[in-house]
Amino acid sequence: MLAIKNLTKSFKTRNAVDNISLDIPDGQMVGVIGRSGAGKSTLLRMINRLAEPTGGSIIFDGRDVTALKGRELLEWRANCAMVFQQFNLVGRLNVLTNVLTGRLYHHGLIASMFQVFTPAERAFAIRALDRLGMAHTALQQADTLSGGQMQRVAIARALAQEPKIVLADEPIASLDPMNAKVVMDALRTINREDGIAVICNLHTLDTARNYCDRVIGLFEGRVVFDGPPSALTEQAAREIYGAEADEAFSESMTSTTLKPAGTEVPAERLTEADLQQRARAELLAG
Ligand SMILES: Nc1ncnc2c1ncn2[C@@H]1O[C@H](COP(=O)(O)OP(=O)(O)OP(=O)(O)O)[C@@H](O)[C@H]1O
Repeated sequence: MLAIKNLTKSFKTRNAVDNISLDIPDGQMVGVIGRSGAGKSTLLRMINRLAEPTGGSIIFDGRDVTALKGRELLEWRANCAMVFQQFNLVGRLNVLTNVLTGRLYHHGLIASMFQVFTPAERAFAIRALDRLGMAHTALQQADTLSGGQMQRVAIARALAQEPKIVLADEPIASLDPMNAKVVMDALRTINREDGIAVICNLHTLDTARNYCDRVIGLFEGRVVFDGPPSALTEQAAREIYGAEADEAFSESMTSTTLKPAGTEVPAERLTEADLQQRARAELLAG
């Protein structure tokens, strides 16, 4: 169980996340919705510790993850796998190696650096790919895949981490409707079959309604809705989306193209290479 208490993240004078408290039980599929800039990514990134909270705490199974350092922090990041909008695969590596990078924490530093993985680990990674219908691409270079295929590989990599939670930050925002459905179906399957909690940032309403047990609506960093999809009335949706409500109602499952101009987020997005380098540096630093 993940317990978020009074979590806040300030950037200069603005609170991107403003005093949020949430309990997420094991195995729940949660959709976080809200207009552009509502604080969805910042919330997820704090859970994974890619962003440091300004205040509050994040407790998982009784441990305050905001206080973790070194190896314990790596263990936490292995426990809560991230899936990103832009997939964050290493394009020049083959699909299997990309999935095996998900074993970094379990595998050990030196072996990972030299990409020496055991047959059992390779079999584990192939099984993860197979669940996503991607085993046939194992030896293909990652940058030759389509966007939808890349996201399925990214989910396989997340599975290779053997996570307790999957955090998906707008995982379908760059995909066409067909691939978006495949990816959301995959997340739902993992959630159902493995009992892994999935917290999924979604720009649009209908995907959250269709796929999630629980919908959390953010507006200007605060929770303005928290309930089952059935309770998400038009009035509640208008409160979440404000002036963008009509767009949110009419958008298809994948569209994120209707963001107002000038709302691009200057967040310090990290690539997988950045994450690995950071993980290794932290390991070496003890
Ligand atoms: N590194 C940063 N520096 C300054 N401001 C930031 C940073 N990251 C986020 N913000 C601001 O915090 C607010 C919340 O951003 P966040 O990316 O969490 O929103 P979001 O709901 O995920 O939006 P989107 O749907 O566009 O991704 C925005 O006003 C954004 O400009």
